[in-house]
Amino acid sequence: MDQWMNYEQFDRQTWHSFFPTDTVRLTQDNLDDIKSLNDRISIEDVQDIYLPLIKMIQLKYQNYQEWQMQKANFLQQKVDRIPYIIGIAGSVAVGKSTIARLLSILLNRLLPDKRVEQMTTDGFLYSNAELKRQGILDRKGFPESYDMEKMLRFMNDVKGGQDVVKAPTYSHQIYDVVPDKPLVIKQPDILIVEGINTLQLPSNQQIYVSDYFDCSIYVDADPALIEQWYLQRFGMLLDTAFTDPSNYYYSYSQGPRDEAFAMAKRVWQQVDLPNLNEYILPTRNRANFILHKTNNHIVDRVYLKRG
Ligand SMILES: Nc1ncnc2c1ncn2[C@@H]1O[C@H](COP(=O)(O)OP(=O)(O)O)[C@@H](O)[C@H]1O
Ligand SMILES: CC(C)(COP(=O)(O)O)[C@@H](O)C(=O)NCCC(=O)O
Repeated sequence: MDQWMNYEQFDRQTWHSFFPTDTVRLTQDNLDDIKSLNDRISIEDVQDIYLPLIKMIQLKYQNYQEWQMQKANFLQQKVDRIPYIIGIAGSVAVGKSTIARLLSILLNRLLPDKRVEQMTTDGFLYSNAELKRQGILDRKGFPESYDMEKMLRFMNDVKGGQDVVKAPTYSHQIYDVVPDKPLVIKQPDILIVEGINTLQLPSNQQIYVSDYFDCSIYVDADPALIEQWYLQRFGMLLDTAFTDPSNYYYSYSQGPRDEAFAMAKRVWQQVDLPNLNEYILPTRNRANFILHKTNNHIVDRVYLKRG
């Protein structure tokens, strides 16, 4: 069966033509924010791909607000501010968190009076100590390595309109969850949730995380390219670890670089790639939008779910 039959496919040029560059001029501050987020992000990509995407998300958000109002009127309730949730899924190192931050900058540009927050599901991983206790440290990132119940409770609290909701956080530097530094989320209008497991179906729960999403995006690319990005990020982690003994990668940064990279390559091949093939890629067709990346993270195709 054609795996794309449920999607409309657009090449770069066509996608850009729906929302030409001069429709919204990015300010110098926006450009500075984007460059400080990641100076390798292509501004052309921002204009050709991400601005039309954010415009479509804005249209979906307007519909959502309208529906919230109609529903409250019909049920004779007051209109509560319930956050609009955008989920971003895809492989380890495909660029989810970079896109989440980029989308927040662009949403702030288009909707300056709305509060936009973002978070990652990495914080819902069990701690390394707990993974070790369960004998699954080498399964980090696989479905069983997350506290899905906690994550579902979190999503439920956000969608239940709770004023303040706390999310656990994760640090790539210490390679572990950070116990005492929760992210405090206070009544956002829009919450962007990124993570490899955002579109997964938990085996032992009736409710899915994606039940709480109002819009979802899957970031797709050839695994051979993602491996390169994974290794590039590993190189950057090594560089920052060099002077910091508390960093997980410190010992690797002190030894021969080729051995450190050989280790990272093994981890990609034995952990992250199988996870992509078995558990992440099969969730791709649940997304409203699929962004297909090619060399240098450039998006060459956008898929939009029909309906
Ligand atoms: N659009 C982009 N242009 C250039 N580099 C990027 C882009 N998006 C991500 N990267 C780089 O790719 C690597 C993985 O990105 P990251 O956002 O950390 O991925 P994820 O959150 O999916 O694990 C990082 O080194 C990041 O700097
Ligand atoms: C914490 C993660 C599961 C999440 O990945 P992310 O999407 O943030 O890159 C991943 O970075 C990870 O640690 N995977 C386990 C194997 C490895 O060390 O790459």
